[in-house]
Amino acid sequence: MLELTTVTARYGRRTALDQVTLTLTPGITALVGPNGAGKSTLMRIATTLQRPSSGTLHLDGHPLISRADNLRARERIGFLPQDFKSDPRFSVTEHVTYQAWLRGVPRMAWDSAVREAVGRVNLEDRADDRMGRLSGGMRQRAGIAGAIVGNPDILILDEPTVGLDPSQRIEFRATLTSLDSTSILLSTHLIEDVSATAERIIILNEGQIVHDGPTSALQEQGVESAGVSRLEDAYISTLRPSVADA
Ligand SMILES: Nc1ncnc2c1ncn2[C@@H]1O[C@H](COP(=O)(O)OP(=O)(O)OP(=O)(O)O)[C@@H](O)[C@H]1O
Repeated sequence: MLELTTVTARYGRRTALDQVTLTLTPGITALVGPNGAGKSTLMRIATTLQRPSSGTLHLDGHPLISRADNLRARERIGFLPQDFKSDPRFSVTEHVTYQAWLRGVPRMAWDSAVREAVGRVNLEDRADDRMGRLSGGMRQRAGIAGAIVGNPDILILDEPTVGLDPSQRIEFRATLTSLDSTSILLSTHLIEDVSATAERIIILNEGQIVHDGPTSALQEQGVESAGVSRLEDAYISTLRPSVADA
C-alpha cells in the first residue's frame, strides 16, 4: 500500500499541496477537484517522479527516501501522465516496450508482458501501427497498455479520458474495471467517470483534501435535478464554502 503523509508541494511561493495525507487502498479511487486544485502534483508525487517539499511517502510500510527506494517503487507503479506524449514514429509495441524498459521489467519478460498489455486494451490488431496514426481513443488505450505493462500493483492515471468521445469513454471505463492492478488512482473532471468506475472518491480543493470516502455515500448526499446528477450535486456542495465559513 502506498501512503502519503502530510505531503506539501510548493512552486516558489505557491502552495499546490498542503499537508495531504492519504493511503491508496485496493480498488479504484477517483481524484477530482477544480482546475489547479493540485491533482497532477499529487499524482506525480505519488509516482515518486516529483519530490514533495515536505512530508513522506511509504510503500508497504517502507519509507521512500533514497533514489534507489524510488526506483524500486517505480517498478510497482504504472503511470499515465496527463496529455502523455510518445514518439509518433513508435509502433504500439515499441511504445509499450519502451515503457517496460523504463519501469524495469526484466528484458526476458518484455515480449510476453508487452503482448499481454496490448491484448488487455484490445489493440492486438494495431500492435504494429505507428502511435502517430492512431485515433485519440486508441492512443489512450496504447498509453494505458504502457502504464500496465508488467502488471504493476499500483496504477496512476492522470485524466485518462480527456479527448475521448463518449463511446471511447465508455470503452475506456470497461478496460479500467477489467485491469488487474490492486490500487488504481484516477483523476478526472468527469463525474460520470467516477460513478461508473470508482468505489472511493477524493475531492481536492486548493491543495487540501476536502472529502474522502465511498462514492456511494457521497452520492446519497446529493439531490438530482434537471441536468445535474446526485453525485455532481454532492460534489459541488462539497466545494461550496459552508455558511459558517462565509
Ligand atoms: N511546474 C510548476 N511550476 C509552477 N507552478 C505549478 C507547476 N505545476 C503546477 N503548478 C501550479 O500548482 C497548482 C496545482 O497545479 P496542478 O497541475 O497540480 O493542479 P490540477 O488539479 O492537476 O489542475 P488541472 O485540473 O488544471 O490539471 C496550480 O496553481 C498550478 O498553476
